[in-house]
Amino acid sequence: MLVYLTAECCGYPISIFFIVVNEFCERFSYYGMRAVLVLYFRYFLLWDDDLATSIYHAFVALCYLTPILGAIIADSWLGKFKTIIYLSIVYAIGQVTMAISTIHDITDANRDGTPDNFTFHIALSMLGLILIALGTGGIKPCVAAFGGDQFQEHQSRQLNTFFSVFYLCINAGSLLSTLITPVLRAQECGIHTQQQCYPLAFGVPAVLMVISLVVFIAGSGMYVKTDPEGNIMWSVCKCIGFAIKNRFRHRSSSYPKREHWMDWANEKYDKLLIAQIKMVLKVLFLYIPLPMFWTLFDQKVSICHFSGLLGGLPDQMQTVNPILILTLVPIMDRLIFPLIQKCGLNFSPLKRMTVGMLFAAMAFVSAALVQIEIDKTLPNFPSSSESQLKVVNTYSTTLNVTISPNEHLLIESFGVQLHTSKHTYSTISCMFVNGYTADLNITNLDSIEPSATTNYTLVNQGKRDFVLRHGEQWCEFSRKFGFGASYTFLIPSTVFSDDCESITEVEDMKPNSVHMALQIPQYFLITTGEVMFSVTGLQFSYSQAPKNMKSVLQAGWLCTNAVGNIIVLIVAELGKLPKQWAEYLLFASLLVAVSIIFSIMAYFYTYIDPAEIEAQVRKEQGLEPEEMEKETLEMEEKDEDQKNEQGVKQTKI
Ligand SMILES: CC(C)C[C@H](NC(=O)[C@@H](N)CC(C)C)C(=O)O
Repeated sequence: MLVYLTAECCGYPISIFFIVVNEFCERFSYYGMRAVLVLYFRYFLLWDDDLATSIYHAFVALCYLTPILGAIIADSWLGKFKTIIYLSIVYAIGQVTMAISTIHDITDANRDGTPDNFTFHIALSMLGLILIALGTGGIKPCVAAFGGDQFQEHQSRQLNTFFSVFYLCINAGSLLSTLITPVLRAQECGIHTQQQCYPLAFGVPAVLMVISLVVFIAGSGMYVKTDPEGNIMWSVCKCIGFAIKNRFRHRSSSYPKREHWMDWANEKYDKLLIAQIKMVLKVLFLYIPLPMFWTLFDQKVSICHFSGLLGGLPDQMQTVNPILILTLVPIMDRLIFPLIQKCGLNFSPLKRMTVGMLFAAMAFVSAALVQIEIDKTLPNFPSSSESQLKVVNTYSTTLNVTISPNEHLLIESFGVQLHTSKHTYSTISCMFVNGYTADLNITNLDSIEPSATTNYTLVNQGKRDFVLRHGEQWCEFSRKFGFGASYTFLIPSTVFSDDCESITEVEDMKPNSVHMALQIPQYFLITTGEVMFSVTGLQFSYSQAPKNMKSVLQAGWLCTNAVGNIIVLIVAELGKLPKQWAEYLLFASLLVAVSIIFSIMAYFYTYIDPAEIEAQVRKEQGLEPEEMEKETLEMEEKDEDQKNEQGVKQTKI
C-alpha cells in the first residue's frame, strides 16, 4: 500500500494553505462583483429594474449550472489541477473584461459623463459575465475535491477540519467583498468626467481573481495530483445505458433477479466501474429531497425584505449570514459536535444534515411569528369587495356627513375620518392638506393650491423639519417619523398667525413597533442549519465518492443548490398566499416533511469507504496478488517520478 507523506505543518499538508487562500480570493472576486452588478445594470447601463434583476438571476443560474461541466472536464479529461488553472484563466479574463466594460470614458466622445455607445458596454459586460459563470461554476466542484485529495487516509479528522476551514474562507471572502465593493463604487473617478467608480468596484474583484490564480499556481509543486482514468463520464453513461437495455432484454421472470439493477451491466463492463457507479447513484438518490433546504435558504434575504423590519435593506443583511458562519463554524466544530460525541450520541453526517434542515424550518416558523406581530401593527386594508374613503374636515365646526343610504360620519373640525364601506368609491389619502386661503410652498414639495392635497411623500426615518412659505410669510415645524408609518398634516387658515402651531398631525399608519432584533433568531437558526447541512454535505460528498468521480459528486451536491434556486423562481412566478406568515409556515412544513423523508432514506444508507470497496472489487477480480502487485509497482514508479519532480516524500508500508 502506498502512502504519500507530503510536506506537512501541524498534521496538515502545506498545499492546503494555497487552496484555502485561492478559495478566499475567488469568493471575494465572485461576491464582490455580484454586490455591484445590479447597480451597474441600473445606473450605468440605465436598464429598468425588471431587466436588471432578470439578467442578474440568469447570470446566477448560469453559475449554478456550470459545475457539472467543470466536473466532467476534470474527472474525464484534464484532471482537477489543470481544469482549475484553465478555467481560472477564463474566469480572470471574464472579470477583467467586465471591469473594462464599466469604463465610461472608452465611448464618452462628447465627454458628458455618460457612454455614447451602450451596445459596446453591454456586449463587453455580457461576454465578461458568460466567462465568469463558466469559470466560477466550473472550478467550484474541482477546488473542494482537489483540496480533499491532498489528505491521506489516516488524516480523516484533518480532512473534516479542512472542509470547515474551506467554508470559513468562502464566507470571509464574501463578507469582505460585500462590504468593500459598494464603497469602491461610491468613489468618483474618470478621465474626462468624474463618475461613480464602477471600474474600481469591478477592477478589485478582477485583481483578486488574478491573485487567486497566482496563489494556486504557486502551490503547484506541493500538490498531490491525480490524472483522470480515461473518459470516465462517457464510460459511466455507456455502462448505465447498457444495464438498462440488458435489464429490459431480460425482463421475463424466467431470468433470475440480480441484487442491483446496475448488475445487469456485468456481462460487458468492469466490476470496478459498476461498483463505482453504484456508489455515486446511491448518494445522488439521497440528494433528491435536498433542494428544499436551499429553497428556504435562498429566500431568507427576502424574509427581512418583506417584513420591512430594516426598512428594506437586504444588502446589509447579506453580511449577517457570513458573519454568523464565521462565528458558528468554530463553535460547532470545537464545542457542540465534540460535546455531543462526549455524551455518547452518534451524530453521523446524515443526522447532522437532517437536524440542519429542521433548524431551517424553525427559522421560517420564527419568521412567521414575527410576521404575525408585524401584521398586528398594520392598518386594516380594504378587502377586494371594499374600498376606503377618507374625509377631511377643514371647516371651523364639527360636521355631520351622510353617505347614502344610511351610513353616518361625525367629523370634528380639523379631524379626519377614515371610513371603510362595501362597494363605495375610494379616495386617495394625502400627506398635506392645505386649509390656508392661498398657495403654499413646503420644503421639498411642489406648491399646494388652497383646499388641495399633496401625494404621500417618502421621508427618512427620524426627526424632520418642514418650512411653509407663502410670499413673505413663513413658519417652520418639526416632526419625528417612525419606520413604516404614514401621516397626514392638516394646515389651517391660521397657520402663519400662530407660527405653524395649529398644524394637526393625523397618524394614518402606526410606525413599526416590532423591533428589528426579532430578526436575529431567524438568521441564527437558518445559519446554524446551514453549518450543519452545507458544511457536512460538502464533507459527505467527498468522503462517499469513488476516487475517480470526486468532482462529479461535488457537482451533484452543488446541483441541489441549483434546483433549490429554480424552485424559488417557480414559487415567485406562481404567486403568493394572501398572508405572508402562512407562506412561511407552508415552507416550514414542507421542509419538515422533506427532512422526515430524508431521515428515512438516510436510515437505509450505509456509509462506505470507497477506497476499501475498490480494493475489495480488485481483489475479487483476481487482481491480487500478482496483478495488484504489478499495479502497485507501476504506481510506485509513477510516484517515484512524481517525487523527483515535486520533491514529495514517499514511503511504502
Ligand atoms: C452552495 C453553497 C455551499 C454556496 C456557498 N455559500 C455560502 O457559504 C454562503 N453562506 C455565503 C453567503 C454570502 C450567501 C458558496 O460557496 O458561496
